[in-house]
Amino acid sequence: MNEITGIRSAGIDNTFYLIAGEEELLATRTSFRQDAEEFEGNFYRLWSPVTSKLSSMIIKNMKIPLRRTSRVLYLGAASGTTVTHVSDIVSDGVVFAVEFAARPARDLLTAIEPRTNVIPIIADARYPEKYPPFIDRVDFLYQDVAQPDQAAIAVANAEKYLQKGGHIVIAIKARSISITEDPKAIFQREIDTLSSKFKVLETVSLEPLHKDHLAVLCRY
Ligand SMILES: C[S@@+](CC[C@H](N)C(=O)[O-])C[C@H]1O[C@@H](n2cnc3c(N)ncnc32)[C@H](O)[C@@H]1O
Repeated sequence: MNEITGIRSAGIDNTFYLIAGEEELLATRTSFRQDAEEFEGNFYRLWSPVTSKLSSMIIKNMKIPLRRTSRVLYLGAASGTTVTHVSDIVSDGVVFAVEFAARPARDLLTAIEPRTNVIPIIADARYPEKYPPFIDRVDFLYQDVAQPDQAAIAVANAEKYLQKGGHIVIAIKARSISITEDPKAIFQREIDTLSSKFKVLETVSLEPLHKDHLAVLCRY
């Protein structure tokens, strides 16, 4: 990476583009020095749009309403790649990070180990009524679970945990729903299901970085 010569806001709290040579690289400002770049006394973790759908949504200028104080329910935490950036963004908030598979859950616990604003929930996102009782209402629901019933999972979790007026961002993977059907038809059906409960505000294709993926932003 070239030397960092400048910085500009990406329009979200604690989220910036670092200017390095000809490149502008998305990054979150962090309190952790590990794997971070230093610029003018602050630390920044590069956030690749290749490995994170949320990063690619921001690079595609989606209006992601995450704030420093947001309370986030994150479904499909995997090994924590994106969760740690959300944790950087919501520096005065909290992330409840749900993951059900044992191996990524182990890596998640390691990734979030120094962070006090991430609460891991090892549970199946299809059954939000079985989560531990300490989760309060959140104002932001992020979902990236690659399951056939993605819209239904978002609705079930929102009804139990999202406050009215809160936002939902869901990464819909067409190929988790059908490998033969036209992705456009799949996306339309999922948007229709989401529209029955939420106001759909924005939809953005995540091509070419995330093939057959659509990002949908809704308000509850
Ligand atoms: C595409 S990966 C998520 C990547 C992650 N969001 C990131 O950006 O780093 C999908 C994850 O969702 C998890 N998952 C799928 N279905 C789930 C469910 N019903 N409950 C909880 N986690 C689930 C999978 O185990 C997998 O780790």
